[in-house]
Order: sequence, then C-alpha cells, then structure tokens
Amino acid sequence: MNSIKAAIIGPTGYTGVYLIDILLRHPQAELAYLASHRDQLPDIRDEFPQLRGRIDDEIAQCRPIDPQAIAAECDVAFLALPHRAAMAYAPKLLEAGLKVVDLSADYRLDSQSLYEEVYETPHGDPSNLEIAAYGLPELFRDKIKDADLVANPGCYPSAAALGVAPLITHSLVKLDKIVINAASGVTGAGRKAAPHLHYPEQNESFFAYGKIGGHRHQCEIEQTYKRIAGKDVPALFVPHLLPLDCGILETIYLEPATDDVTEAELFEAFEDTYKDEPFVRVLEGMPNVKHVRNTNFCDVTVRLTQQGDNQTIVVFSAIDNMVKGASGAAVQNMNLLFDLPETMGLL
Ligand SMILES: NC(=O)C1=CN([C@@H]2O[C@H](COP(=O)(O)OP(=O)(O)OC[C@H]3O[C@@H](n4cnc5c(N)ncnc54)[C@H](OP(=O)(O)O)[C@@H]3O)[C@@H](O)[C@H]2O)C=CC1
Ligand SMILES: CC(=O)N[C@@H](CCC(=O)OP(=O)(O)O)C(=O)O
Repeated sequence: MNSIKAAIIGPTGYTGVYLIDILLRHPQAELAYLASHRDQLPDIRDEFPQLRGRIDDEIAQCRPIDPQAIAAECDVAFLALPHRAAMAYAPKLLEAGLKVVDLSADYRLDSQSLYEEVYETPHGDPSNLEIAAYGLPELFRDKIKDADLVANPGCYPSAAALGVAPLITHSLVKLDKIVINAASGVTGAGRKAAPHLHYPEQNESFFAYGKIGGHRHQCEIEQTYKRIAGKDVPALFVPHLLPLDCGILETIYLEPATDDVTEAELFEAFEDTYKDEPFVRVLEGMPNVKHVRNTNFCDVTVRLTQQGDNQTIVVFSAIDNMVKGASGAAVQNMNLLFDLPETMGLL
C-alpha cells in the first residue's frame, strides 16, 4: 500500500512540531510538505533543532502555502494554525482535492452565529462549517470516516467529553449543570509570547484565567454533551494554568440521576463505554498528567461522594494537550480518513 502523503500548514508552532514528530514515526504516512506563511521560509530544523538528523533536507525546507502545489504532492493537509487563520486556507485545500484535518476551532461549532459570537469574527467559510465532522473518534467515528474536513476537537473539550460521555449515555447523571475544573500546561497557549506566559510569571504559579464561565471551550463542551444527550446540557468550565509544559487534568462534578446510583454502576458505565477504545484507559487509581505525557491516552476514573444527604459524582480525566488534545488526535483522525488502523503511529 502506498504511504499517505501529509502536509502541515503552520509547522513552526507547537502542534506543528508534534505532528512532525508523530508523522516521522508513522509506518504508513510520509511527511511530504511543510508550508509556512513567512516571507523568509524557514528550515524547520532551525526552529526545532531536535529534528536534526530525522528529516530530509528537501522536506525540512518550508515552502509557501500553495494549495495546488500541496495537492500535487499530498493526500492530506493538517492546518496547525490559529483560529481565524485556518478558515482562510481550508476551502482552497479542499477544492484542490485534499482531505483536511483542522486543529483550530474554526470548524468545531455547528452554529455559525455562535462561532461568530465566541470568536468575535465573521465566519469566512460557512458552507464547509456545515460539512465538517467533529473529530473525536471515540464518540463520532462513523462521521469522521466519510468526511473530507475534520475539525479536531479542543484540548479541554476532549478530556471533558471523554470524562462525561459514559455517564450521559447510561443515564446516570442529572443534566441541569456539570462543573468542570480544569488545568493545562503552558504549551496549550501556543508558541506565541504573552505576558502571563513569560517564565517568571508562570513558573511556580497556579491560577485560573480568562472570563470565568465564558471561556470559548465551554460552548464546545456543551455542544458535545448536547449531541450525546439529545438535549441542552449547561456546563460551567473553569480553566487554570499549570506551570508544566504539557498536560491537562480535569476534575468534573455531576449530580447522580437518582439516589440509588452506586459507584460500581459508574465504573461499569465507563468500562462498558471504553472496553474497545484503544486510547481511553479506565483507572481505579487517579489519573496523572505525568502518566499520559507524550501519549495519545485519556486516563479517566470516577468516584461517588457523600455530602450530608447529597451525593456528588466526581470524574477525573487526564490527557496530554499536545497529543490526545491536538496532534495525536489529528493523526488518529487521519488514520480513520484513510482506513488505516486507528492506532497506527500512535502507540
Ligand atoms: N497547543 C495546544 O495544546 C493546542 C492547540 N490547538 C490549536 O491548534 C492550532 C495551532 O496551535 P499551536 O501550534 O499551539 O499554535 P502556535 O502559536 O504554536 O503556532 C501557530 C502556527 O501558525 C502559523 N501562523 C500564524 N498565523 C498564521 C497565518 N495568518 N497564516 C498562516 N500561518 C500562520 C505560525 O507561524 P509563525 O511561526 O510564523 O508565527 C505557526 O506555525 C491553534 O488553532 C490552537 O488553538 C488545539 C489543541 C491543543
Ligand atoms: C493554556 C491555554 O491557554 N489554553 C488554551 C486552550 C488550548 C487550545 O489551544 O485551545 P484549542 O484546543 O481550542 O485550540 C486557552 O485557554 O485558550
């Protein structure tokens, strides 16, 4: 079988370099084209010296973002670009005949008006917004397989969806409010400098950020819960910045559907949902960002707790934001698009 030839648009960012690393190790994919918007096109080895000796000269030299030239050499393009930039390129890449996996948020939300409100910009490509598949394979595999455009999920929304899906599908929780307390490593904010990401600001610190209850991932999380439940599921999502390079841990609070739910039932729901899922590990102990580092795994567990007469279900969900939260999931989606074993290049 011929290799799948892959292009990365935006290879000089964090998700770009993780994609390069995974694709270089993938047995059926070939890294064929690195495309940059810069006037002075970089050699990727100057950006990321860890790639020296791993990548051929002609591939290491970034080339312009030319959809026709990319399509002449490739089968799939990964858009590793900021929100708002990705939708400027996706239509041309699709028209040129490529499959596209977009790591940004530009095609994740069903509703154009919600996107425009949350991302504060007009959506430049509403027709492709309608056809994009939401790329969380564990929940939406069938739709992804047949798609031309896959919207890779947000990092926080991936952990939040996998942590709660079993409880919704098994009708074990009330759906009137789900609270998600989340913490992410600093790579989650991308490679660009921002004052709060400066080393002395974030090292040894730990703080919640953004508009509490108004982070752009909250509506993406609610959209997934709604797709599973078939009705609105309001969520409160509170992100924190962890002074680590990588890793997301989410602690999620839910109310049991009835008084007689048991912890054993909760575990059964997780085990039943994920028994055939290669990338979700249901643990008895606590998920830890260190244990999913550089892997495409999502580690989850659940507890039933008692407060006076009330009970609370607490779920813990951990991923590496750069792998299952971004580039690993993107390659998992590529495997699905090209009918390759889903775990190929990722275990
Ligand atoms: N980091 C993470 O944990 C996750 C990130 N994502 C999403 O993936 C996407 C990429 O993220 P990440 O790699 O972290 O971002 P970075 O900021 O690290 O990299 C962005 C890349 O896009 C390029 N770029 C910026 N603006 C444009 C433009 N207008 N046209 C073409 N190229 C452009 C940059 O080039 P240059 O180097 O020249 O600036 C760089 O290569 C984002 O949408 C992000 O939100 C998704 C899940 C998790
Ligand atoms: C720590 C940090 O800043 N995290 C980012 C989310 C990570 C990310 O890149 O978001 P997408 O998955 O939607 O692309 C944030 O809060 O906006």
